[in-house]
Amino acid sequence: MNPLVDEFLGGKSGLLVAMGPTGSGKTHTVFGTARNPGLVPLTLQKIFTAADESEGGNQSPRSFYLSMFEILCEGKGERILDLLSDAAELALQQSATIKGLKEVAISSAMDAENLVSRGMLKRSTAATDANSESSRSQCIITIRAVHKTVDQQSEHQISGSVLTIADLAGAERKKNTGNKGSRLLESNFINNTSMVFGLCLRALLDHQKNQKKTLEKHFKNSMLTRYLKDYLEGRKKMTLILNVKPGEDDYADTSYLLRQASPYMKIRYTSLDESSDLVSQKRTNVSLVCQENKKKRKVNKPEPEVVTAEEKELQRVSRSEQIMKNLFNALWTVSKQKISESEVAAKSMRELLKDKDIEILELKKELDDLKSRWSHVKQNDAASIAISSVSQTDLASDAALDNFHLSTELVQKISEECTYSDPEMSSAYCDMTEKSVDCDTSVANLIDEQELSSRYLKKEACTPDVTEPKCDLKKENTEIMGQVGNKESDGSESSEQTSAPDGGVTHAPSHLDDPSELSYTELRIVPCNLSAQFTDIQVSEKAPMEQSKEELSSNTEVESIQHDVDIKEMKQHDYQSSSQQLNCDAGVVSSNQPFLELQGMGAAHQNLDELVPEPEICEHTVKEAAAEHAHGQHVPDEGLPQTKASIAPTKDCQAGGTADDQKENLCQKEANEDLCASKPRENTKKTSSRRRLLPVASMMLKEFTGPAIDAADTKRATDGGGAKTLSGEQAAAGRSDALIRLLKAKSPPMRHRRG
Ligand SMILES: Nc1ncnc2c1ncn2[C@@H]1O[C@H](COP(=O)(O)OP(=O)(O)OP(=O)(O)O)[C@@H](O)[C@H]1O
Repeated sequence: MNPLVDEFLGGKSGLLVAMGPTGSGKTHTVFGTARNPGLVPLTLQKIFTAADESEGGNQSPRSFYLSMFEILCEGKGERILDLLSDAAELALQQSATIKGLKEVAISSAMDAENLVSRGMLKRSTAATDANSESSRSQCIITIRAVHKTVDQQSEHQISGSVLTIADLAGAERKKNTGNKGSRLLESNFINNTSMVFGLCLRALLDHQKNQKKTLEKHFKNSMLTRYLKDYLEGRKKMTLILNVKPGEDDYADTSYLLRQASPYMKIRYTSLDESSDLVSQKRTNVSLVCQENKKKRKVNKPEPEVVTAEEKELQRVSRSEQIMKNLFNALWTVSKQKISESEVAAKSMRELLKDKDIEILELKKELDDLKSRWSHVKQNDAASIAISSVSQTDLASDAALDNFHLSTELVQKISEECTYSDPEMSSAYCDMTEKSVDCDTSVANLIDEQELSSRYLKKEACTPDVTEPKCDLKKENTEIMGQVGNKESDGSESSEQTSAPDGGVTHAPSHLDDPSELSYTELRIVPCNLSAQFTDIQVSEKAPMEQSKEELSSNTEVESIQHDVDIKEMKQHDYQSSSQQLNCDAGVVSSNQPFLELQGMGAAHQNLDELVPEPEICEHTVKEAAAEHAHGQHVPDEGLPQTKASIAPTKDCQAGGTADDQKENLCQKEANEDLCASKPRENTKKTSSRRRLLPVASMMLKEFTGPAIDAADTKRATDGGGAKTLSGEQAAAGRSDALIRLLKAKSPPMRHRRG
């Protein structure tokens, strides 16, 4: 009991409970006797002894209040009885306070003991078989200490501790007590209260062992446990005193109590509810005040409950406010982040829009520049087309000059060849006038030009001309046709001259004699070369960057050239109609080869095999004509149709021919062999170009030594004075005169050509 008294004096509440079976000395232990005082008188003495010591030590004065009541059985229920007052009705409130309980202030231990003694007189006891003065109720004595430091009149300023001492009625066995009737009911009540009290302690112990296990509220089952609720829930310190009987018969009860109560020793009071202490102190103070001032017997309502509700409400409100505040803060932070992100996105979008606007402006500027450039390019293209046409004209003039130089060189070569082929005639031929030389050179020039054109065609066949191959072929074809016709006209002209009926050198009527025609033939060579040059220029000088302009200019040029060619073709149409006849009839086979080559270039190759005659056969055909002149065969002067007839067997010879034709061919071969006998064998093995030139030279020589000249000489001799025979010098002089006449007859076109 000393620890509890010390804590009580220190301001902490405590409970002392004596428990045990009936007759075990609980009442004797708590109250004792005058000789052997029990715990209560000893506590009172200690308290007041300590109080006296505290007052002497300049500590704050304290007052003590004593209350004593009992809980007894009333019928099937319980009731509280104030042992210090005559109050009829006391009620246990929910706050573990007893309404109407009297608290008596004690100033000394003696006064307090007197009060307790008087209260013991009122306690209900009864004699049973086990105890003559067996307690039939639960007796509770409370001592409340009150500090008087602030204001003694103020009830709310009272504070202190409560020391509670409870003497429980011991469990009774029916066989031991022999109670019957009401006593048996009291025994049941006593046993039930002891059992509930034990259950509350067991539940508290289990709860302290396992915090997850809820604390069972067994205290509701009895008024005593309800009143001692704070202690049974572990908020205040409690001390148990176990009273047992030392008798042999009490072994079972003693054993049961010790087994039951021994685990309670593990119960620990971790927290003490000071508020409950305050309430208890307040209640005690109120009771004391009521005792002192009988006029103010008011039982104050338990304020702690109201405060607790308000606090709960405040806590609930504060908790909801806190929740709402936290939610608001979270929403605010999220919205802030969203707003900042949207602002950043808006800034980036504005920058992008600015950049796009700048790009659009730059693109517009570039588009305007391109439009202006395009307009300039269109104007420049028109100007470049005009300039290219002018440059093409310059190129044509340059090509004409080159062609003229080539022609001059070729004429010189032909003259040398003729000199080499016929040394006898070379001296006379070299003595000829310039005009007579022009005649030969013109013919040779045409032939060589023809060869050049064929070379160009071969080059073009090897050099791919993407732009206008057909145009060039047409031009070449047209040109060579004209050349052939021109050359054939020369041949036919010679044949016609030899077949003059008057025996003199006559010029057959032919459109080739027209200077304009000759010039036309020569001029047509220029575009041929130009086309080749132009093709080379296009292939070599074409650049990727200027391709569009060049295409425009080249197309324009090609169109212009094509237009010229068409015009020329139209102009030449009549000429070709006749020249083609001459081409076949005149027997100038040397011109057929390039022509057939052209056909082979433009047409299918199988036609080339059929159309191209063997060079020897063509050569024989030419030699045949020369042999006829050489042997003085009479060629009827029937014009071009007769010439056709003379060539017809040649065609038949190519195809096989009849027996008569074969005989004629044999004769022609013999004549050609005679003609070629004077030539060195090496010349026959020369290139085809030299072979083609031989018949022309032979034809010219034949003209000079032909029967027409002889006839003219004979006629002149006859007319001269009866000289039957002429000397060799005279014959040669006559031939020279005839030759001069022949050349004079041919001279005008040549002069015109050179001019
Ligand atoms: N220590 C003791 N010395 C002398 N006598 C004692 C002692 N303890 C108990 N007694 C006597 O035993 C008797 C019974 O004691 P007490 O009344 O105290 O029992 P109890 O436990 O209170 O019983 P109940 O529960 O029935 O009230 C009394 O007459 C008492 O005088």
